[in-house]
Amino acid sequence: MKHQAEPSYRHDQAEHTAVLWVNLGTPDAATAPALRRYLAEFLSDPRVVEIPRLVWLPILHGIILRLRPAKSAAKYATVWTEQGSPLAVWTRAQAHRLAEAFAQAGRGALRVLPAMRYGQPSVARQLDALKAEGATRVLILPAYPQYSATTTASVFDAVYAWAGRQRRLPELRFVNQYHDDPAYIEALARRLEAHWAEHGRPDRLVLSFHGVPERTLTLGDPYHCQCLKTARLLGERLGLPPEQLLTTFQSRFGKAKWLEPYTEPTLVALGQQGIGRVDVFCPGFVADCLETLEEIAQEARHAFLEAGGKVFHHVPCLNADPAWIEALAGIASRHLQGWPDGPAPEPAERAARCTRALARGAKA
Ligand SMILES: C=CC1=C(C)c2cc3[nH]c(cc4nc(cc5[nH]c(cc1n2)c(C)c5CCC(=O)O)C(CCC(=O)O)=C4C)c(C)c3C=C
Ligand SMILES: [Fe+2]
Ligand SMILES: [Fe+2]
Repeated sequence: MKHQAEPSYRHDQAEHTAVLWVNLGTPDAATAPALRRYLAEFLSDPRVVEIPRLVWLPILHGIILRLRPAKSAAKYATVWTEQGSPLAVWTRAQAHRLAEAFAQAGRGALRVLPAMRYGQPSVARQLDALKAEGATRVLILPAYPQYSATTTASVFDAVYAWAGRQRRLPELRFVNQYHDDPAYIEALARRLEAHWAEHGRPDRLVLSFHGVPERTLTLGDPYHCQCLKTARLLGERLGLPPEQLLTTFQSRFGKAKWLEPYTEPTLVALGQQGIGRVDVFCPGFVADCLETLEEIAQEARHAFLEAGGKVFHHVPCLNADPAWIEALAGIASRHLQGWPDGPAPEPAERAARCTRALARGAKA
């Protein structure tokens, strides 16, 4: 294997530690060409679609990448913001807030960068940037509380692929999952309680997680179990009777059987049963995105109301909620144990960071 030359490496640079906050990624515009690029990268990942390449690639290029980009672009257009895709906006904000939380805890030397598994800024680009700055220790922190080979392992693959091209590697650590972290569960519970303080409690709470093909469960993927445990812990923390809480799986793709029960048919059944108000919350998505803002807040709402349901609430994801950022800082800190943060930033850089934080705070 050919390793790249490393002219940017500075032997005199002081060592420092960084956290890479990695989310799925999102198209860079709500247009069919941008969706085609994004879906081509995403759906070519053998972690995501486990069909033999010889069978899958002709279907992907011959059918899916011809039909889906325009349809998906129209959906993205309904949730797009001035700053871009909601997933990108929240992922960047979370990285900034996490850095601020560390700085407030006297750990201003810890760098935090956002990265995307598909699209930009890519894992490789951000690891290059960290290395050029002198990062010698990097914690890989996926934005997925529940481990799945389709998501978490794919992030790790991208890191290994980058590592395979390096001569001088940083030390690397990986966060595998945090589906039962007490501070994560607490942040979820407070998110719901804040919503209920304003709107009262619903007749049913539906916790909707992204689905995966059902066969991944029998093949040993712990995702299903971890989703159920998150839901159980959250229900217990909220003191909800089990019959008021439903756990479902959304975003099915293709014809195969995915994890059940499916979110939308469950909501239709609740509507038909005459259940008045349903709140849908997505604990597995730590940032609002197409799947929550369009599939849940628009499509699922419509299906529930059409079926006879009266009131539908989509409770926003954790996003940049302070309790969640605090939880994330705790999760990262536990995995950073034994690693020195590195030298404190230069006064000029510290001032610049402060100004940037203030500018963001003023806007928020
Ligand atoms: C094709 C199979 C897919 C698997 C398996 C899958 C697993 C999976 N995905 C997420 C999180 C997100 N997925 C998002 C969008 C999305 N997911 C798929 C397909 C699979 N996901 C597609 C094709 C898309 C793109 C949108 C579309 O065309 O329908 C998103 C939102 C991205 C955004 O830009 O807002 C997230 C987040 C998890 C957690 C997961 C397995 C556990
Ligand atoms: Fe997905
Ligand atoms: Fe979807």
